[in-house]
Amino acid sequence: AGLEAGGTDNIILCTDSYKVTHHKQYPPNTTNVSSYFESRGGKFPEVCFFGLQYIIKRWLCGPVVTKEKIAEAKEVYNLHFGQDVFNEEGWNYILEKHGGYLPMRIKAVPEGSIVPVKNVLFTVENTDPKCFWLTNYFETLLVQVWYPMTVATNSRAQKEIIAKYLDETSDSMALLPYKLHDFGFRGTSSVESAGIGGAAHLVNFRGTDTIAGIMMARKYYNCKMAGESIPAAEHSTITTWGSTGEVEAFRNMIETFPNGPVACVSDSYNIWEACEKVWGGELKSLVMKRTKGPLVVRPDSGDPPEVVVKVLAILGDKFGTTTNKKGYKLLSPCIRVIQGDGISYESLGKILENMKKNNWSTDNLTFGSGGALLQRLDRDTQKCAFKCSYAIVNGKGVDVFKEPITDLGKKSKKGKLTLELEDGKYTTVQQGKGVPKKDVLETVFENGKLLKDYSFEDIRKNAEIALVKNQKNS
Ligand SMILES: O=C1OCCC/C1=C\Nc1ccccc1
Repeated sequence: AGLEAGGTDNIILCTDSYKVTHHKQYPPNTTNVSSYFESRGGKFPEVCFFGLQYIIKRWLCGPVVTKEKIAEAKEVYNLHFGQDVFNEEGWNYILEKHGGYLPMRIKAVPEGSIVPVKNVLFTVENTDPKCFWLTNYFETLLVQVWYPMTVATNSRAQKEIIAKYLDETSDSMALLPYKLHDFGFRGTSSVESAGIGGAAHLVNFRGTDTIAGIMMARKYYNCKMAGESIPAAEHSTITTWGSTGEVEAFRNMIETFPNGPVACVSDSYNIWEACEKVWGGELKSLVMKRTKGPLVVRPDSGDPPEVVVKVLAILGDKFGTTTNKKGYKLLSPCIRVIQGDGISYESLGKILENMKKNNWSTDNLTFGSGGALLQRLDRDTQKCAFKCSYAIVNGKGVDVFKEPITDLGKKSKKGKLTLELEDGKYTTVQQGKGVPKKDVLETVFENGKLLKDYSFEDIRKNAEIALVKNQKNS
């Protein structure tokens, strides 16, 4: 259709230009190239592996090489290079010999797995000796797994922080899956990115406004409904009532949505007066009557740690509080707060700590996060790299590696790699020294077919944080 993201559905064109010339650069009689993907380190010491299944299903499965795509690629690359470097023979071979199915094998750690950095996360190799050049042709697409993996990792790290405070200040962890709501759709670089990143957040949480993420989980992870949201105002639905009409706008919200939580952004003019005189004043009796779901007051400006605690203080004064078993204050069940401005891994701990200092339970608050959750990340956040570690040249296996004297942090792994898991600890075994049956890398793709189709439920189980896993066992 040509309307696809990036203007093409032709996988021969889904690569970096220089890779089109690489089939001529390997040693003569190369028959195998084996490469791997890892996080070399970065912001977090372990990663939540997620998103490879999408890339495989979206781009690699089935007879993806066709006569038409070869012709199109030939035309494009001849124009792009101004010379004939395109491997027409190689692609025709895949079409004729393999019916357009990619003669390639991908072995990966199960989706949702939590793996310390500097471990092999997946390997790629050609399955037909004539197609040695294919392995690294797909680096470009496969390395894009950095995005869902890094979103899932960063989102999960926030879950650990919230869980810690919830455990310390609340009597129940039940609402943890709703404590970080995805506000990020508009702040992502495309609808496709929103879908990929939105799904990655849903590995750890259920609260989202990023519908593209819901749809991604439905289409690529067999999950009918991966998350929920609630009726909520935005500034326009409040400010169109006029600055003197805010109370009527608020009244409309709580009368229109009586059957469950409803969120109302309350900082259009004066959040303090909105809490004191409207929610806690003129509309107080209406709020108190809410038994099927709280009114959720939403500040959206000011310094988050201060604003949250001041809003809680006003609402606590107006609606009363109870003290839970952990000795922390809890607002009346008819009212809660959501903070969706300025939330990130770096900032949410400060807010929760300030709440705790003022004796407020984490139960009272939910977070929303947008740009920091889905966009303010890059491939370097977790130093994601794809490198060749093994090849067969002239029938002989060779361990392949780089070891730059200018940055030993970029040193790559050597030989055939396997990933072993012993007593909960991962070890990457190099140079083919691993025990094949101990390898936890699963063959997820082979010769154009998906061999493992992970369910979102299983992925969520794999990714569950320790604090919750331990509680479930207890
Ligand atoms: O502010 C926003 O920016 C952009 C995305 C959605 C959004 C708010 N949504 C919401 C959902 C549930 C409770 C409260 C608010």
